[in-house]
Amino acid sequence: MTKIKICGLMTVADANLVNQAGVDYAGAVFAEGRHRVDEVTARLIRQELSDNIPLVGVFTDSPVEEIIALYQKDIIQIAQLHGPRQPEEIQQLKRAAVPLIGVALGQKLDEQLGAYAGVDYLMVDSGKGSGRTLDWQTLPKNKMTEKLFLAGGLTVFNLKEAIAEVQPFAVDISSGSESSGQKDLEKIEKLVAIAHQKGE
Ligand SMILES: O=C(O)c1ccccc1NCC(=O)[C@H](O)[C@H](O)COP(=O)(O)O
Repeated sequence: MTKIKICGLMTVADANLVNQAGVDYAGAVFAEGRHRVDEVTARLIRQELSDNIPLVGVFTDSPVEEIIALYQKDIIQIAQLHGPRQPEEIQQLKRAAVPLIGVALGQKLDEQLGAYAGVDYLMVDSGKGSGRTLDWQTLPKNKMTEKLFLAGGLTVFNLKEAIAEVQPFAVDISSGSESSGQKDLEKIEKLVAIAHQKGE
């Protein structure tokens, strides 16, 4: 079974959909872009989410203090660092006991993953909720799949093949869980069924 994160929740209704579908992680984006939520909305999403679904806060360049504050208020349970960070910043987050996903984007994945020593999970992605498919055939050989989130253009059509090829710990999907820019329950249920299929 592969765990599944649905990212880019923007409303309480979205939280309801992922509860119904039985996802393993939900994501709220605090970075620039069409999925961006503010703290008030993120708190409402957290309140609606099932207790067993951690809310992952997605950050590009937010100050570390903001990330720690959201974690200490229990609005997010994990921070996804979707852009390069100084080693000192990672250490500061670790000292505050914030569980971390370090993201490597696009090219030279090996080099980028190397900068995330000590984080809890790694993610490889093609962009920032871009829907572009990552060429998972070119992933680094030493990709530490036991703590790897695979992202980038995953859909109901390619998820099974991607999981078989990469065997990640988890998959992360945003665009592929939407229709006309809105979260789509039918798609999310199909994605969860594919990811949770036993023996794959
Ligand atoms: O989704 C965004 O709008 C976003 C903005 C800025 C930084 C990161 C962002 N998303 C990160 C994610 O975790 C997405 O789920 C991931 O990039 C995969 O997206 P997709 O290719 O659309 O499935």
